[in-house]
Parts: sequence; structure tokens; C-alpha cells
Amino acid sequence: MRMLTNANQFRVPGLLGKLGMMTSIRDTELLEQSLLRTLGPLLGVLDTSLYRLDDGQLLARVIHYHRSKVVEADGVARMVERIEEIAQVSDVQPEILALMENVRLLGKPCTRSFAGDMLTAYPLLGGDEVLGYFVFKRDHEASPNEDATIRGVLEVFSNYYALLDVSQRDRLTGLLNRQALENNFERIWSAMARPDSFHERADGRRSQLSGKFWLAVIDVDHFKRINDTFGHMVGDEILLLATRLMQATFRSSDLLYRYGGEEFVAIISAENEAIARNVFERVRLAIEAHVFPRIESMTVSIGYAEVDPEVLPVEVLSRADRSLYQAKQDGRNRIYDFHELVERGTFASPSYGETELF
Ligand SMILES: Nc1nc2c(ncn2[C@@H]2O[C@H](COP(=O)(O)OP(=O)(O)OP(=O)(O)O)[C@@H](O)[C@H]2O)c(=O)[nH]1
Repeated sequence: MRMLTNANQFRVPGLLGKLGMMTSIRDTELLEQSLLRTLGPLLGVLDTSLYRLDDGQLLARVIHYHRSKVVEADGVARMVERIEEIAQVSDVQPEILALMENVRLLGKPCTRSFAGDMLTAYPLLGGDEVLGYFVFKRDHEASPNEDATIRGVLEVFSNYYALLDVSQRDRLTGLLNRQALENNFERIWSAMARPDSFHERADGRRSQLSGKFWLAVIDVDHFKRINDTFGHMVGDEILLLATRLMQATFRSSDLLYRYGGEEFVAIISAENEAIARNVFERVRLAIEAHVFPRIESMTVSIGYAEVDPEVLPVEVLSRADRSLYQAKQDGRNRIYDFHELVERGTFASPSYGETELF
């Protein structure tokens, strides 16, 4: 009994340190990984998982954290850890799905036996909503002390996650903002080198996608005139409508950011240039065909470039932006691909200096 008290006293500064580290992170996905890194060792378990739901309460992402002991050549044993993000959420075992469903229905943690162990799931709460589940496997249930610790850490995580999420979103449209794009460039680029990490929802589930990626800058034409003629409130409403039209046209796996005032950045997956053009053309047409309140019609210009994971993100962005500028110069309401403009001789071929690795 005495030993337990001492162990708990010893653990408090460790836990505070881990919470401090967790809340120093500025990226929502790294924060999710950090939660597993915090709770796994704290509970003394080797496997912990996080199941994230999207806005539609569908399973969107699964992250597994695994620790194991490795004896190295010098005979010294070390703990190594591995974080794995699963794109194929359709592979989640039915027992785990059933456990999470019980947690959702009861609004509290649940435990069940699973493959000779106890499987415990805690809800991640955002207000009254379940945002996901923290799951761990062990041969016994959580003690009252551990239960209080897990609940406390999950509460800190959820509150901090909500704060981060707000700072990465544009208030008018709810889209991710420029800061989020810039913060996430490196992670997006490395994910692109692993095509299985981007997935598409079909029948409520997500499946693997492969292929190339394209970055587009989409800019409303003559938006200043709209503001000047009808005022900023109408301008805001038009931007919101244009956002909803774009969201409805893109797939859920495509990424859409509000980059600046009337400027948006989209990153999409497409097998080839013709398919990418087709996607952007659909966006242009959807906006051109829409009857907007007051202004009636509006158009957008689009410049895009292929994402090459070996080319700096800022360079890809600049290629798309230069192509957009050219589309504006040539009369607006049109789409230009950077390579098309290079082939046409409008732009010089990219030099080797631009293709450095980051
Ligand atoms: N209503 C509203 N206007 C905004 C917002 N952000 C930027 N703007 C306005 O968007 C306008 C953009 O003007 P410009 O950059 O000259 O571009 P444009 O008039 O669209 O012309 P082109 O891009 O050349 O077709 C400016 O008047 C900004 O004040 C916003 O959040 N709401």
C-alpha cells in the first residue's frame, strides 16, 4: 500500500511534464500521436490506439501506438516505439467497433474481453459530442486512480485540440486557413510520398487512393467590384456560397484551404493531368453556373501545378500562383496548368535550383 502511494507521488511531476509537452504542440495530428505517447507508458501498456470520428460521426482515422523491447547487438535492451496510421479504417475488427458503439451509447468508458486480454475504450468528448475513442489492451481493467488520470489527460487533450482546431480554421468559411496549410506542408508532402495515406470515402468508409497530386490556387474574379458595389456583408455571403460550391464539387479526401481574402488553395489526388484539369474545370463551371444572390453571376480563375514531393512546397505554390496570374492576364474565368504554360513558352522551364529537397 505504502509503495503504491510513493509510486503515485512520483508520477505526478512526470504526468505534468508530459501534459506540458503535449500542449506545446501546434499541429492537431501530432497532438493525437502525443496523446498515445503520454498514456501508453503511463498505464504501462504496450499498445494504445486512437479512433477519430469526422464531422459526420464516421470513423475517419486510426492511429496505433506500439512499444516493444528490443535487445541490441551490445546486449542492452531498449524500448522502441512505433506509431502507425491506418488508412483502411474498414479493417477495424468488429469487436472493437461494437465496444466503441457501447461507449457512444452510454457516454462512458467500457471494457470487454478480447483475444485473452481486456480491451478498454474511453470516449474523447468535445462538449456533448463524441469526437473519437482512446482504446488500450491489458490483462486487467483500469484502477480508480488510473481511471481518474485517463479522464484528466483526455480532457486536457480535447480542450487543447479544440483550441488548436479553432486557430487553424477560417472563421467565415470554416475552412482550414493559410497558417494551417503552411504548418502542414511538410506533413502533407511526406504523406504524398506514401500514396496510401490519402483516402476517399465511399459508402461511409474510406478506401485507398493512389496517383499524383495537384495544387491549385483558386481566385474569385473582380471580387473588389462586388464589395465596392454591394458592400462587405454581401461579399462575405458570396465567399461562403463559393466555398460551399467548391466543397460540394471536391471529394472529401481533397484538401481545401482559404489562403487569403478571395483566394483558396486546393490539393487533390488525380491519376493524371487530364483528370486533375477536369476536377478544376468542374469547380470553375459550378461557380459560373450558380445564380448568386444580388450579384447573380461570378467566376473564378484557377492556376495549378503538379505536386512533386521533391520540389519545395513554396515553389509548387508559386508555380500555381504564377499560372493563376496568367489566367487573370488572359481574361479570367479560365484554368491554366503550369506545365502547359512552360510547354507553350510562356514560362521558362523550372531550373534544377528549384527542385531541391526540404
Ligand atoms: N467581403 C469580403 N471581402 C474581402 C475579404 N477578404 C478580402 N476581401 C476583398 O477582396 C478584394 C480583392 O481584390 P483584388 O485583390 O483587387 O482582386 P479582384 O477584385 O478579385 O480582382 P482579380 O483577382 O484581378 O480578378 C479586396 O477588395 C478585399 O478587400 C473578406 O473576407 N470578405
